[in-house]
Order: sequence, then C-alpha cells, then structure tokens
Amino acid sequence: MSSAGGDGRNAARGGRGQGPAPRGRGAGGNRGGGRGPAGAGRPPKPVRDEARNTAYDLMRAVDERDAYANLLMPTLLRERRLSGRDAGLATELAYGTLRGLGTYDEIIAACSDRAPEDVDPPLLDAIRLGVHQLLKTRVPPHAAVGTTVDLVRLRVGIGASKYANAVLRKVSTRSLEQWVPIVAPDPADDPVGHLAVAHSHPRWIVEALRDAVGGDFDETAALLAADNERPRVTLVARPGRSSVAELLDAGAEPAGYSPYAAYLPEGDPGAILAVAESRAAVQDEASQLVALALTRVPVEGADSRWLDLCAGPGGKAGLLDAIATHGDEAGLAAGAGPAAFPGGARLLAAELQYHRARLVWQTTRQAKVITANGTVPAWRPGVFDRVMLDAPCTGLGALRRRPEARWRRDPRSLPELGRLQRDLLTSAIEAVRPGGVVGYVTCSPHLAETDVVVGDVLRRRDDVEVLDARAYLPEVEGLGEGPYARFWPHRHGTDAMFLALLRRR
Ligand SMILES: C[S@@+](CC[C@H](N)C(=O)[O-])C[C@H]1O[C@@H](n2cnc3c(N)ncnc32)[C@H](O)[C@@H]1O
Repeated sequence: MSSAGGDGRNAARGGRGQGPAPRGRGAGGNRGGGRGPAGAGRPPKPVRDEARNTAYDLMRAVDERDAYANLLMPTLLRERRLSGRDAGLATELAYGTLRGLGTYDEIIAACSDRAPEDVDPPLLDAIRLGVHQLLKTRVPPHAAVGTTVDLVRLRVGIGASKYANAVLRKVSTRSLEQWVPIVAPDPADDPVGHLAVAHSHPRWIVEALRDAVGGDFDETAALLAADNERPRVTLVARPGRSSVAELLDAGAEPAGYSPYAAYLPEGDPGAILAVAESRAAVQDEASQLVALALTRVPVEGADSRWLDLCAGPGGKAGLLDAIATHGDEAGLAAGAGPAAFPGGARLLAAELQYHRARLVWQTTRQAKVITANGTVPAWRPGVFDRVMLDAPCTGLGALRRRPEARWRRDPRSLPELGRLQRDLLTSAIEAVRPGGVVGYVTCSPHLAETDVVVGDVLRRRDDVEVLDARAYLPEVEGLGEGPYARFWPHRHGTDAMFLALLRRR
C-alpha cells in the first residue's frame, strides 16, 4: 500500500526538503517516558503495550495482506480480550493513523534523511503510529515517543528503534498546524496538492471531490476534513419490525433526518435486541433516505412489484422489504397522503455474488432473494413498479468508514465501473413498467459515476423523465441544485450519496 497514492504522492511532496533532517538527531538520546537517560547503562526493558501492539498488527495486516481494517479490528480486539478504553485506544490509533498517513509521511520525510518509501514497511508503520499520537491525540509527547520506541524494539529491532526515536523527536518539535505549511505545497501554486497533504487524501480523490462539489476549494477542504472524522453510528428501525422508540429505549438518541433512524452514541449495536434480531440494523441515514425517497414517488395503478437490482449485503433491501410489506409507517402516521406507501408490495432482491445474496436473505423477511447478474435479467421486461439500483461504485462517499480505502481505490477502475453502471442502469429502466420509477444510487459523488452515467444512458432514450429527487426528501436541506439529490458528510453528517429518480414514460 502506498501512502499519498500514485500521481498524488510526488506532486504532494512539495514540502519535502524544506525541513533539514540531520542524520541521527536524537539517536541514542533520551527515549523519553521519564525512564532515565539512555546510554547510562543498559536501556530499560521495553514495555509491551497491548493496545498499541494491536493497532500496529492491524496496520501490518492492511499492508501485507490487504486486510480490511474495519473487518479485522473487531476480531483482533476479541482475540486479545481488549475492551473499553484499551479497545477504543487501539481502534483510534490504527484508524487515525491509516487515515492520516498521507500527511504523516510528508512530515516523516521532512524529519529523516530517508524517504518513507525507503524505510522498511514495519518500521514505517510503527513511526506513523507514533506521529499520529504526537500530532493528533492527547497522548503526552514523552509517552508517544517512548511507547513507539518500545514497540519498535520489540517488533522490529533495537537498531531501528534509534532511528524511530530520532525521527519522532524531530516530529515532536512542532504541532500538526505548524507542520502542514512546511510540508504541503503552497496553496497558491498547487491548491489540490496542498489539500492532498493537509487532509491526507490521494490527489486524484481531491480532484474528483473538488469537481463533485462544483469546484469550490473551501467546500472541498470541509469535505476532506469530514472524511477524516469517525462517522457516528446510525441505526435504522425497520417499519413493522421495530420502532425508533424501541431504539431510544435501548440507549440510542433521536436522529436528524430519517424517520426510521436513531444515533447510537456509544456501545455495541449488536447488543441491542432489535439489531441482533435483524428488526433493526446499522445503516447510514443517507442510505435510509434514498430508499425511502424511492417509495415516496407516487405511481399510478398497481404498485406491488419492487426490484432491488444490486441488493448485497442488504442494507437498502432490508428497509425496502419492510416498507413494501408494512408500508411507510412514519409517513402514514404523519398523514403524508399518497407520498406514504401503504404496504402490500413484494420485493425481489437480486445480487451477483452468492455469499452477498445470502446476507440479503438473512436481513430481509418477505423478499424473494436471488443470485443473478442484473445485466442479464432473470425477469421479464417492464414488470416492476419500482426499481432500486444501488450501483457498484468506487465508494468515494464512504471513505470515513474504511480508513485505508482512500489508498486502495484506483482511478483506473473507473472506466470498467462506468460500463457496468451504464449497463445496470439500462437494465433497471428496462425492468420498470411505464409509469414506474427507478432510483439510481451511488455511495460515490464522483461525476463519472453519477451525472455522467445518468446523462449518457438517458441521451440514448426518449422514454425516461428525470424527477426532482429533492422533492421527495423535504426533511433534508442542502441536497444541491437538483434534479438529483446529493448527501454530503460535511453538510449532513452522512456518507456522500447520490440519488437520481427516473420515471419511465
Ligand atoms: C453498492 S453495493 C449495494 C449495496 C446494497 N444496496 C446495500 O444497501 O446494502 C453493489 C452490489 O452490487 C453487486 N453487483 C455487482 N455487479 C452486479 C451485477 N452485474 N448484478 C447484480 N449485482 C451486482 C455487488 O456484488 C454489490 O453487492
């Protein structure tokens, strides 16, 4: 895994060289931590810190095995019996370091005579953990340096610990706010490169997000900063199966937008009975609302056959299945008239991958779930009243959730994804009957996956009307200029999500 990623990295390295990195400065000096001067006899035995070791192991697994941090971390914590503060510390250190390493590598480069790519990856990961603690946490500097040096001695080697000590001591001489102007390109010369280093994102993602927000650099900066924040845990109470009141009783707090959402400030969602029984689930509020918006569009005539074309792992299918069966209970209770679906429909949930189709089956109750390729329909054309297409995409709107994802995504995947998105959207339109409605959703704001896909597909057809998606989300402001609806982390506290609502004529 590289840090500032491909084209972004070198261009973002404008600051390199501005900070001299005298060889060995601090090497062999006091390791910090109040453990007495090194050199006065043998250094004290290194202390094994379980939280930091776990954070380090996670980072190594991400680098060596392409592990997904958010999937592996719960397993590591369980295996090592870490809970409470230790679990929180291990998670914060690992996730924060993975998110921030684009910035941290530039600072390490300024504090060393070796480029980060020339440092052994295990040593580099340990130093990154130390830099994160120094610059982004309240861990006292002596503890950040001391525990990192101990970690390196235990896991990498004594010689390497001297180098780590020297680098970290130099890093500790400035705050993050002081380092950024030194290591990042001047925003006047290279605004994208500046944001890439200051907010630790690959350059191509900064460019894509800047284009998606309309070119405004201040808003791009706000979006990038929001990407670096830990997302809150949002729950969905599936209508007819659970209720927001039940979630509030279990310790959740009222949510801002979705009538089916509640925020969980702390604790394990799986410990909530409704979640354990799949009557409720963890689901981002934007995910809930795009599904809800699709059900709110009035359609004339029969409204009993719904399709989710790319359903795995089943977040939206879980909500759609509940609304199809029991109706939009919140909308009905609020007297929303024809905008509130009364119930009585059946969802067909299709998913290409068998193991993901199984997850959809586990999370739904009434839906029929099939393993199928949405581009090769297993159904007759024009039979569905509503079709959800939550298309496979780069996931650039959900970077907050997967700390390492920004360094793994590759812009070269865009053309192939774009072809698939166009084929699936064409298939979704073919599947819906005249008068029925298609929701095209991506958890990416990238224009190549959103406006351009919809525009390209519709240019070749004269049987589709674009609806103003914002009209079906009256509870949410700031969804953009329309006709599409765009959710943003920095505006709504949700993932960045795109919704186009299309009616077939
Ligand atoms: C963005 S995810 C859908 C997320 C889902 N709607 C949810 O809310 O949990 C896209 C899904 O499309 C599936 N997929 C990819 N190509 C497909 C195809 N040709 N036909 C059907 N599903 C496909 C992927 O396996 C993936 O599970």
